[in-house]
Amino acid sequence: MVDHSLPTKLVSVVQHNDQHGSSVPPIYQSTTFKVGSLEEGASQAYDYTRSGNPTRTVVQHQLGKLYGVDASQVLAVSSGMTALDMILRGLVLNNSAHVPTIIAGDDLYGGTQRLLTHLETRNHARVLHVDTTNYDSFVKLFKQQPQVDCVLLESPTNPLLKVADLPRLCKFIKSTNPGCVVAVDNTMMSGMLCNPLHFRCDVVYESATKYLNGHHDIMAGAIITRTPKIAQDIYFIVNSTGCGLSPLDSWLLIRGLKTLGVRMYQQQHNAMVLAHWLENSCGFLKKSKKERTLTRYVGLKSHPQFDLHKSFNSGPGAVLSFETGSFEHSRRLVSSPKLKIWSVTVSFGCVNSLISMPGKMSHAAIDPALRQEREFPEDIIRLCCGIESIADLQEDLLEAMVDADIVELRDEGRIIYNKLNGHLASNTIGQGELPNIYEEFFGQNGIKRHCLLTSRAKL
Ligand SMILES: Cc1ncc(COP(=O)(O)O)c(C=O)c1O
Ligand SMILES: N[C@@H](CCSC[C@H](N)C(=O)O)C(=O)O
Repeated sequence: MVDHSLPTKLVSVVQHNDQHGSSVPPIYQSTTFKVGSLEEGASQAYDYTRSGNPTRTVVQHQLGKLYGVDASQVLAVSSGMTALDMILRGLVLNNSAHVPTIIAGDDLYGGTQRLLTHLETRNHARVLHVDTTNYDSFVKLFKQQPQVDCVLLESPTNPLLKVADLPRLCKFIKSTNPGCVVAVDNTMMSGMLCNPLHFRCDVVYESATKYLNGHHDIMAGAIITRTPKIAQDIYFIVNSTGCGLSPLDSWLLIRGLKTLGVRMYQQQHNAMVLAHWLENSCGFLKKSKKERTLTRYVGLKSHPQFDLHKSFNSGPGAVLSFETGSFEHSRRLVSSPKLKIWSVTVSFGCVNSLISMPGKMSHAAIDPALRQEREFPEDIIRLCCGIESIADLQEDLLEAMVDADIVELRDEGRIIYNKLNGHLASNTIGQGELPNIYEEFFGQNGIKRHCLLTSRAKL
């Protein structure tokens, strides 16, 4: 049988038994379901929407396709943070015999940091942070602990875009301590570009609010587990607390998932062009003290972990960030009235392009002292590319950079002069350069492969 590629699988929604054969699954906006007979009551598929709902079941099937697993290994919940909360409560915090030890990265999404700090300060868990993108540091810390109950991984990190070697880390953890729960936050890649279950982690979750839905009109979380048993343990808490995804939001997520392939294709294309343009033509190339470029994107050859990222992901995604070198100039850029397309908004993975200053927005929940300790660049600007025309996105950003006094246009706009670091470059990316950009990531057959990006199995 032909194994269709992911975009094809997500477009078709066949796991619903509508009596009228509707093309689109119905929204079962019903709290309760009649009991056929008292004998059957207990074994009926649905009785109460907190416990299960047919529309939620359909979205769980679709999410299962994304990760190549059965729907019995999937749970759709009310947000990405809920997903993490359910995983921790269902698999890690459920042992009253001791306070569990959790190891997590040191460049975490602000909300994740907030939840872990909450657990730590109430002595519900001992939380250790380490640079998970440095394999040796991670192994050293892991081995120093008498017992590690859970490792939380994320790659690339948000917003510094550092890459954790997920296959190697999972292999090390599982071979050292098979009982340690390995959870991966896959929001930055989505199941379209990376499937951490292939590396034998126990559970993957995503903020489905982002790429999976893609339209900024729902909050949702997806939990995908290695075995049905793991899903059952988490389901117990989901059912007990009532955070399963609502029927309407499940339906919207089913719809959003249908276009994940084309959205990711276009968003990623825009991110690739923009990252090269920022680095080469806008002067955000200059090496900082730490010998890294000021434009951070895992699809750029200058990214220190470009090859590592490429080795286990099928694309670089649509989030990039860059540092101007000056907090004040970054602030002026993000506040510029010239930004007409780029919306100053948190979140990513949406059809609209978003610009933000993580230190003031998505990562403001992290104590400023902790951000400083972790050398979080306060001038960092995050760009989350949408599906708009790339030429419009470039022009909009350029006008705002001029307005913020970061760059100056010379020679009728043909030359960009970066006033902050004196870099001089030509404004546009020539059409001839585009195939090279793709080839860098996708290999010789660059564009063709980029078009097939969604078909992990075939890459
Ligand atoms: C990497 C990452 N994980 C998890 C979350 C939490 O997801 P949600 O906002 O859907 O709760 C977010 C953003 O909010 C995120 O950026
Ligand atoms: N005020 C919110 C901030 C949400 S940030 C959303 C997203 N993860 C991002 O990285 O932009 C909060 O306090 O959580």
